[in-house]
Amino acid sequence: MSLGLTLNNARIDYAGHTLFRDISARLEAGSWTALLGRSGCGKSSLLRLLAGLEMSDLHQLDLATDDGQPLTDRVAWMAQQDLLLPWRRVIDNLWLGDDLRRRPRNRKLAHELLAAVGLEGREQAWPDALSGGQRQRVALARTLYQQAPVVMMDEPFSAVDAITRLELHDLASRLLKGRTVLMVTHDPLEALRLADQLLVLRPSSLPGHGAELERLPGLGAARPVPLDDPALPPAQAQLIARLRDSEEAA
Ligand SMILES: Nc1ncnc2c1ncn2[C@@H]1O[C@H](COP(=O)(O)OP(=O)(O)OP(=O)(O)O)[C@@H](O)[C@H]1O
Repeated sequence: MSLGLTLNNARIDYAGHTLFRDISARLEAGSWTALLGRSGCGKSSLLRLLAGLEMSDLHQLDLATDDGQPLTDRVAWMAQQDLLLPWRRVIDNLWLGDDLRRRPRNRKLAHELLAAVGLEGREQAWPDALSGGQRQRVALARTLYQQAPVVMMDEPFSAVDAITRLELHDLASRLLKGRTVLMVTHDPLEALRLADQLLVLRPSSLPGHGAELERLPGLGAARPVPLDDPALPPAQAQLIARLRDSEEAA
């Protein structure tokens, strides 16, 4: 289910102002990429552009998939807000897409995924009866239910407490193995624990170009990187310094 992506010439303008242009990146099949940068630099816009959701008047992207087929319908989206429909029970939220497209529901997969995210027995609960962390687990199960090879996540774990966030890292890292993931995050620790590569969107040195992407390698091989890995604190300090530099350059 892996699919690599190569993007070139990414550009977005809003109201005559260039947010970024000439942006290129490679997302290796089955790898996890974290997208960081100061607030308002265009991370969510870039994610929407890749997912085919960007609506600005001027936008462009040359996107090549490794199998040469269109990416359409092969991208799952996970947002900061869980976006669960409150009038549908937990399990009904998983197969919302099936119902809208009049496809048969995959009951076995839905039950398996809810069990995998630790919500066995809560299938018939209403979303409002769940904690924020549990709701984000449902959102993760719903993302996985789509069985898309590419997953775009916009600050998916930022609305939960620190411990729940660490638990969700472990869960997401295990369950999303093999998918090509692009995740916007403001959290350097999250980026370093989960990602194989880090992309920092920072002000371009070229006038009129808006932002540019800087690529930084991730840490070691094991994912998620254990919290007590000695490489983590210095890498985190370096990344924070890098992000601060790009903030000051803005
Ligand atoms: N549809 C739109 N129309 C006009 N301007 C927009 C639109 N969407 C985003 N912008 C502007 O583009 C800039 C980048 O927004 P974007 O949400 O992509 O940034 P971001 O890096 O994800 O920010 P944050 O980290 O705060 O979520 C912002 O100045 C925002 O106001």
